[in-house]
Amino acid sequence: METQKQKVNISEELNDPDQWTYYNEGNNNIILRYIGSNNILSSKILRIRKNNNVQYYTDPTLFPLEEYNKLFIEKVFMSHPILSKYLQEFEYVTLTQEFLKIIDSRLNDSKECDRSKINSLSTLDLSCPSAMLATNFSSQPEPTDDIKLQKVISFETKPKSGVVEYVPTSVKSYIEQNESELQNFNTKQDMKEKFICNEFTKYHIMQVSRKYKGKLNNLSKYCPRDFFNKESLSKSLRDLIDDRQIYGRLFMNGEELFEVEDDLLYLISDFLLESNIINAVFDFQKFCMHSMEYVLDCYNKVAKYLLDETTREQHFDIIRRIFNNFEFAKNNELANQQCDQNNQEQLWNVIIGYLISATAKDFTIIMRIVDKISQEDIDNKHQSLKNEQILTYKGQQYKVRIGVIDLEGKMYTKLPVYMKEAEEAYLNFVKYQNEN
Ligand SMILES: O=P(O)(O)O[C@@H]1[C@@H](OP(=O)(O)O)[C@H](OP(=O)(O)O)[C@H](O)[C@H](OP(=O)(O)O)[C@H]1OP(=O)(O)O
Ligand SMILES: Nc1ncnc2c1ncn2[C@@H]1O[C@H](COP(=O)(O)OP(=O)(O)OP(=O)(O)O)[C@@H](O)[C@H]1O
Repeated sequence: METQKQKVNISEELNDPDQWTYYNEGNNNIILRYIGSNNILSSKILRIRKNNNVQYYTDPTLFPLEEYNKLFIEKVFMSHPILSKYLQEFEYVTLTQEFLKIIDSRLNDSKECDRSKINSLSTLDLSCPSAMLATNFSSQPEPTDDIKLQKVISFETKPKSGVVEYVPTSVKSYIEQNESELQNFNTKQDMKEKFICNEFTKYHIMQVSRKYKGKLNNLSKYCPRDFFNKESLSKSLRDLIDDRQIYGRLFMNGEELFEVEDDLLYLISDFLLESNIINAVFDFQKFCMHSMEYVLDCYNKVAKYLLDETTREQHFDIIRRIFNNFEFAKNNELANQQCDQNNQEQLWNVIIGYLISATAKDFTIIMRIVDKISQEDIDNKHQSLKNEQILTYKGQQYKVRIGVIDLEGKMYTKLPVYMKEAEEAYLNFVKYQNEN
């Protein structure tokens, strides 16, 4: 049991800016790594919200965000026997204004942190004192790692959607209505047929769309369907790393690796397969197989009720009920039903089911591997972190931490945005094929 004194100390260390260093960031959060000596905080990172999305967080039709994420994690993802083992362990902590302000000013100082690889350089949301304290999966050595003897390897991948995604009807109509302008596209028979029959991955469509917009130089060789197939997993890892995009990155003792021997890829594939994490992610990606258009129609039926305070609360209660009674098999069936368009509960079952899939299509799997582990590590494995295990490859034992990060449930208000983005991307694909 933690004593009151320990808690006070943690709160002090937690809010001590000198104990934290900038590590990385995504569009929505800044990640700090702990560099102090407190045992409870070592092997932790802090994930703090950025200020670029304040408008989104204050939308009154949103279900309360922290409750929503808690429901997603505790009721949905924890209901899966495999995924529950690998969910990033975290707790929400409260940070002081002073701490946030100091970190914020450091983020603006290029000498203190290099943020050159990041698209949106926004800084912290000072109005949000709540942050996530979570397990560290980076390859930066921790106090118990001896980097003169050991290698700390970290592999991070966002495998994206491995399931069928549908060409929007509006894009199919565009092709039919513009036959003569799309002559070049129409002559590429095999490609056109594959496209119309939904055989391309959304990932490939997005890549081509980015290239069409001039935001990408080289199309990726990676295909998410290879990742979700054990026969082609190691090939997909090679493609991910060769691509040098953000979807697959490998680090050793804090440095990114670009030249990777096959054996290291086999070791990573082996651990991914042994842990069963890929199948678990896939179970959630295919949770709802309705097209986005169908789900958007369902959402449009309920969206108007969210504008009014009283009916909104009734709908929030339906959402709560669905999450609180969540059972994987039962909800999987409900999420794929053709629902009665007047039945609010059925509509929400489909919408929430789709959002579960959408969340899993944006998961990041992250794996931290330490080689040449000591007998002490092996003997202490029962005391290790939740996500940590000892795995064997070619007779050698490794300490392996596997986690799934980016667990925030996608919100229903994004459905119209998703639809617009998909229409734009699929249309760009057609235009690109026509012009090249
Ligand atoms: O739509 P996609 O497939 O491009 O995915 C977006 C991601 O793009 P990428 O993985 O780089 O292709 C995008 O990733 P990046 O910020 O580009 O790394 C986000 O994860 C985004 O999620 P959210 O809207 O911020 O919750 C992701 O958006 P949604 O999952 O909300 O659609
Ligand atoms: N627990 C962790 N351990 C190690 N590295 C982490 C951890 N959490 C996040 N990171 C690093 O920080 C990066 C950004 O984190 P995260 O994906 O949580 O941010 P985000 O803003 O939510 O991203 P997005 O742009 O997808 O919304 C990750 O790609 C990863 O490299």
